[in-house]
Amino acid sequence: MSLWDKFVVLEGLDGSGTTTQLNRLSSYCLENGIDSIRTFEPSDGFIGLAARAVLEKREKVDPLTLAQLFAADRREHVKMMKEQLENGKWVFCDRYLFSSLAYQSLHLDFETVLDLNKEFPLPGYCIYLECSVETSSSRRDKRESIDLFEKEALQKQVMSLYERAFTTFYPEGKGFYKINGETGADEVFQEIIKVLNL
Ligand SMILES: Nc1ncnc2c1ncn2[C@@H]1O[C@H](COP(=O)(O)OP(=O)(O)OP(=O)(O)O)[C@@H](O)[C@H]1O
Ligand SMILES: Cc1cn([C@H]2C[C@H](O)[C@@H](COP(=O)(O)O)O2)c(=O)[nH]c1=O
Repeated sequence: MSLWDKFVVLEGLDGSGTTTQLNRLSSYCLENGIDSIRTFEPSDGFIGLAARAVLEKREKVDPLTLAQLFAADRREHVKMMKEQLENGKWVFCDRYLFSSLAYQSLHLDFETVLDLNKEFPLPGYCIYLECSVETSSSRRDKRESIDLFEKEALQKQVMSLYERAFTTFYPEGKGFYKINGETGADEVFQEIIKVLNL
């Protein structure tokens, strides 16, 4: 048993459905008396908010500065998540270090991003909602504004960088789960519940 066994990370392209599934997991736990918290990265701490300002194009910084902001936000966020795990809760997190590898490596060496993230604990479950660039893009169509990385051409590269991140962290596959994110939200949720044995 490891402290991080009940730490669950959801990853995927923008629009793949991670927020939808995070909310469902949280409601499911509430209804079934399972102690849990839902959280996300970038966090709503002040460093996370600075990263969010760059994502929303209100501020502009060098790609390395942005990668460092995500890592600094994560360092603080991990402390909060650790406390919750120590209290016996499940921690469900929308995005984690795999997002840094997939997105910041668009503009930096993969190894540089890896180095910034090498000390963070791995989750008990890393769940990737696999979704095509076309599907995730059409799900984003209703949004009013386009964030920094939400262009189709970039999302294609993000997809292959995700693959590289997962083979780096999970060479044997243990702890990594790829779920078909193209099916309906209910079906995706049932798959997640099955994986977590909840
Ligand atoms: N499995 C699904 N099938 C159809 N539509 C879905 C599915 N999952 C989510 N959606 C819809 O797609 C849109 C994007 O979903 P959501 O916000 O969960 O994506 P996301 O991965 O969190 O995106 P981002 O990372 O950009 O915030 C929402 O309108 C949501 O209702
Ligand atoms: C944690 C993290 C996130 N990002 C990117 C990925 C997405 O484009 C946005 C977050 O959007 P969401 O709607 O809140 O999911 O930020 C990143 O580039 N690097 C990271 O480490």
